[in-house]
Amino acid sequence: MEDNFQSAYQEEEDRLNRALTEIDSTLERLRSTPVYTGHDYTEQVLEDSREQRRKDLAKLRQEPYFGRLDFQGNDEEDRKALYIGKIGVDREQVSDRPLVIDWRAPVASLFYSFTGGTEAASYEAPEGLIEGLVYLKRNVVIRKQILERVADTYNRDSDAPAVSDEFLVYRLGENKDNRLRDIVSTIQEEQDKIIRAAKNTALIIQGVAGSGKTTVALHRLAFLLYQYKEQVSAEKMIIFAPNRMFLDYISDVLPELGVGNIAQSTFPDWAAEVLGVTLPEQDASEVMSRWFEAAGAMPVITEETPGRFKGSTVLMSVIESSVKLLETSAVPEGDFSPWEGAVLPREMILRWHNEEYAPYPPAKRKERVMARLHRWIEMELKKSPSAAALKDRKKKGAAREKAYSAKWPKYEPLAIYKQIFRAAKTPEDWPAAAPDEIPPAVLKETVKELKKGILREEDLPPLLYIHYLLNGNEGTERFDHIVIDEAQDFSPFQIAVLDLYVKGHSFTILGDLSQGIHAYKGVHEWTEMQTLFAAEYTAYHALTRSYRSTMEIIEFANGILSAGVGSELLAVPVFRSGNPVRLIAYEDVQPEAAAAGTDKRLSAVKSALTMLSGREYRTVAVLTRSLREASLLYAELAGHYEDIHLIDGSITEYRGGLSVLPVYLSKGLEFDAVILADADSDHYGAAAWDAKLMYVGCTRALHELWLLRGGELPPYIQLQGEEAVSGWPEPEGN
Ligand SMILES: Nc1ncnc2c1ncn2[C@@H]1O[C@H](COP(=O)(O)OP(=O)(O)OP(=O)(O)O)[C@@H](O)[C@H]1O
Repeated sequence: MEDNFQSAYQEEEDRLNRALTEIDSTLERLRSTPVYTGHDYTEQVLEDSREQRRKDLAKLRQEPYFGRLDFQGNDEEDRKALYIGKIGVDREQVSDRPLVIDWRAPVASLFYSFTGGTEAASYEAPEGLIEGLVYLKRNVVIRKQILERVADTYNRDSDAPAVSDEFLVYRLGENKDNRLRDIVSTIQEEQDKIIRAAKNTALIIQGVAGSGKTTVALHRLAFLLYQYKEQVSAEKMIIFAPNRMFLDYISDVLPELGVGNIAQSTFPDWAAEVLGVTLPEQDASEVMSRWFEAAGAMPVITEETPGRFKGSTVLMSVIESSVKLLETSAVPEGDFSPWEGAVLPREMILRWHNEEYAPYPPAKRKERVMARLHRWIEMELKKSPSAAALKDRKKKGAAREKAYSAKWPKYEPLAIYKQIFRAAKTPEDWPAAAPDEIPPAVLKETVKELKKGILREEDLPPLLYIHYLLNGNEGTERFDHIVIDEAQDFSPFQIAVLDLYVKGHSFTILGDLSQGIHAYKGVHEWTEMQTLFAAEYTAYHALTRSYRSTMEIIEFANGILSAGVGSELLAVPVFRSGNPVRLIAYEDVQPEAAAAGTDKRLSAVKSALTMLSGREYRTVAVLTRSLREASLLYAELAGHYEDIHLIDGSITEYRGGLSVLPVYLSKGLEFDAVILADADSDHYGAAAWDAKLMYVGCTRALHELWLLRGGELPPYIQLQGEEAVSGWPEPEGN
C-alpha cells in the first residue's frame, strides 16, 4: 500500500515537473512575442487571445490541475490520463490531448459523475454519447507548484474499486476563512447534474442545509458561460441573494473560477433601480425585528398576511385586470378641439389608440397618440386665414393640448398602485372600488402605509409588474440567466416578475423549505413556484447530502427538524465525525468564572470562547435570538477579544474572526464553531417556526456546536443519541 502510494506520488511529481516546464516555456515564448498595438482587426483578435493565454498560464503555474482521470473510450486503442484543472490549456503542438482539461469540458464530467464499479461509463460529447472504461480517478493537491497530496478515489486495478469519500472528507475537515470557496476538485455527482443542467429551464433546487446550494449555483454560472459561450455573457447574468453581506461572503468564488462581471444584487436593490425609486434603508431591519424580536409572539401567518398576499399570483391577476381596465378607459371623454371650429373626433383618437397603436404598452400608446394629435394640430394650423389667427390658434392649441394630455391616466406605477388600493384621491373614477380579491386587513394596512409614503419590500413585485405592463421591458436589458439563492424567501409573484426580465425561463432557483424562517412572505411549497412555468420549462432537484457539518451536528439538527418541524427533508451526512454537540446550562458555570462573580450567561459565553480558542478555529460565531441581545452581548465582549464583529442588518462586509449576530441573520453563512447562546425555551418557543430558527443556527457550524441555556431546553431538543452530550468538556490536557 505504502509502495503504491510512493510510486503514485513519484509519478505525479514527475508529471507536475513536466507540466510546469511546458507551461513555463510556453509562457516565456508568449511573453517574448511583441504586443500588437496596431489597427488590424485580425491581429488584434490574435493579440487578445495571446493575452488571455498569458493570463491563464500565469494563473495555472501555481496550481495547474487538481484531478486525473484515466479513461479509455470504446473506440480508442489505449487508455489516456486526463488532467483536469480550473482552466483548460491546449498544447503548443496540435496533439490529441490537452495539457490540462477544463473542468467544464464534456469529458471532465466523468470525473464527477462516475460513481465506481466495473461497468462502462459514458458522457455526452458534442459528437454524441461516448462510452468507455474508467481506470483511475485521482485527486492531487498542488499549492504554489508543490505537490502536497495524492489520493486515489477510484482504482479499477484495486480490490475494492468503489469511489471513496476520503478526499472529500479531508477537504471538508479544513477550517474556513471568511469566504465561500470553489469546490471544483470535489463536486459530487448530484451537484454535477445541477451544474451541467440545460440552460433554458427554471431549475428549482430544494437542498438541505449545507448541501452546497450556493456553491453549486456559482459553479453553474461558470459552466453556462463555458458551454453556451455564443449565447450568454457574464454581463447579462445576475445573482439575487438575501443581503449585501452575503454577497460579499460569496464574492470570491466566481473570480476563483475565472469568471468576472456577473451582477450580484438583492431583489429590493435591483427593483428600486428599475423603478427609479429609493427605498428607506431601515425597512428590512424594521420588518425583521417585527417578526424576529418577540419570542413566542409571532403573528399567525395566513394567505392574508400582507407579505403572502402581495407575493401571490392573485394580486398579479388583480393588477393585470386593473391596468387593462385603466387602459380601456384611458382616452379622455369628448372630442378634442384645439380652438373653436377645429374638432378631432374622439372616434378617431379611439381608433388610433385601440387599433393602430394596440400592440404598444399603454404608456407608449399614449405617447404615440399624443404625438399624432400634435401633428394633426400642426396640419390644422396651416389652414389659418391670417398671421394673427395663426398666432392666436398656436397659443390656444398648445394650452388645450396640454390640458388634454393631463386628462389621461397618470401612467406611473406608484400612482396606479395607490389607485388600485384606493389610497389616492384621483380625478378618475377608476377603479370604482378596491378589487374584492384584496383581503380587508391587507387593504386597510396598505392604504394606511401608502398614505404615509411607506413602501415595503413586498410592494416591489406589484410595482415592478405595473411598470412592466405600462412600459414593457423596453430599456431594461433582459438577462441571459438569473440565480436566486435562499429562494424559499421569495414569493411566486417575485419569480413571475423576474421571468419577464429573463430569456427562456433560464433560472437557477435554490432554497431550503426547512430554513423558511421568512414564511410570512416566502413560499411554503415549491409547487407554488413550479406551477408558474409550463412543465417543459421547469425541473426539480433535491440535494439531500450535507457537506458542511460533522455527522454529529447533522444528526443533532435533524432531530430538531423532525421533532420541531415534522419535516421529512432530513440531511444525510458525509462520513465525517467530530466532537459531540455540547449542551451546557449557565448554572453549570466554570469555577473560575463563578469566582469572578460575573453574570452567568456572560461567563458561560466567555468560558466557551476560551475553550474553543485553543482549537485554532478561524471563524467562530455567537448566535443570539434577537439583534438586541446580540448588541448587548457584543458590548460586553468587545473589549476582551480581538477581531470581534457585531453583524446587524446593515453590515455589507463579512470579516470572519469572531462574529456576534442574531440567528436569523446567520442564514447562508458558516463558521468553524458556533455557540448558540440562549438555547432555551425562554427564547425559542415550541412552534415550528422557532424550531426552524434553531435549525438554521445549528446548521451554520462546520466542526463544533455548543448550545448554552439559562432555562429548560425547547421540547424538540432531546438528549438521546451519541451526537450530543451535556456539560463542559474536560479542560484540554487532562
Ligand atoms: N462537493 C463539495 N466538496 C467540498 N465542499 C463542499 C461540497 N459541497 C458543498 N461543500 C461545502 O459545504 C459548505 C456548504 O455549502 P453552501 O454554503 O453552498 O451550502 P448551502 O446548501 O447553500 O447551505 P445553507 O442552505 O445551509 O446556507 C461549504 O463550505 C461548501 O464549500
